[in-house]
Amino acid sequence: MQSNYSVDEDPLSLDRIRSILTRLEDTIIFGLIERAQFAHNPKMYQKGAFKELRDMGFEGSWLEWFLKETESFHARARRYTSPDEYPFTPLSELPSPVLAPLKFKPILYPNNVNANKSILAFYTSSIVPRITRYATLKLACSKRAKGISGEDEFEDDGNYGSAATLDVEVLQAISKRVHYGKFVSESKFRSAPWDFIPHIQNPNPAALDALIVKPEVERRLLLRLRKKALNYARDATEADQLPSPTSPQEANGVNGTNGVNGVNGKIDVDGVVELYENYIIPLTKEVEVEYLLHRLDGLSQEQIEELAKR
Ligand SMILES: C=C(O[C@@H]1C=C(C(=O)O)C=C[C@H]1O)C(=O)O
Repeated sequence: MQSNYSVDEDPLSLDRIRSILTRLEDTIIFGLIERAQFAHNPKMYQKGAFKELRDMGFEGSWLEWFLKETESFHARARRYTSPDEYPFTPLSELPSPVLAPLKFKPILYPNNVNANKSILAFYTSSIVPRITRYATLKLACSKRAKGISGEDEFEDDGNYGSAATLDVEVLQAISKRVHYGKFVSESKFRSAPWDFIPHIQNPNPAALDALIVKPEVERRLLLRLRKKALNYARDATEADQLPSPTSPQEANGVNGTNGVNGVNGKIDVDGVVELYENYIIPLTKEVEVEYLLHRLDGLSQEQIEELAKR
């Protein structure tokens, strides 16, 4: 996917930015479908749970170790040098690139807005358990059938490497999506700086939020997301064999469910929609507001007045 730092057309066109957000929906949905094939494996997200990592001097979780190792290689390959990519590992812990840094034209105003800690927290505590619920329950059934009962029944299929690989892909896509809120804010600011400046000079997050929120855009997004999740979760062949829905409930997913990993569903459709409604969209708007609150940092009164005239 093109970075906003490598395009010919206007990088701050709101339509173009929204088309990137729309494409990231596909990346996130397909990543969640793949992760949902494995059990929850909660041990992966518990700090210090692996003796092997502690013996190497790493006290974090399996996923945090996986992120650090992955992002270290990516950093050496010159990722995270453009201001629209944010590693989960602190930049100070990542190695320098082996290539000379690329020169990026300044688009965003210099800022330190970073929501990755919140993204990692909600993804591991709320999203992973929900989207892997079907695989986890299926695993427990198969373990009981083999005479395994009690704590060993649940939640762990041992696929820590495969599951973490998919977690990293989804986390990077969610991070990119949430932090694209900065481009949205810069675009909206430049189109009407006089609307925003008073609420930045006298910090008023609620007023800035009211300026950036577009309820109709959000409503259409959630409808589109549900359709995508329902369709992407069905195998094309199975979809061909599906009888035509006889009720709105059935049309909504397998057996009147929401496509929760039913015979033809591979993902909790409601879970995908709620991921956006409860986490991704609110966090994106928080990034937008936080970015705007610092949009005038370091500017003189004359520079601000000049901005207001545009
Ligand atoms: C991203 C935008 O800003 C806000 C955040 C949105 C989102 O996170 O999907 C959608 C509309 C706005 O409320 C936008 O205007 O496109």
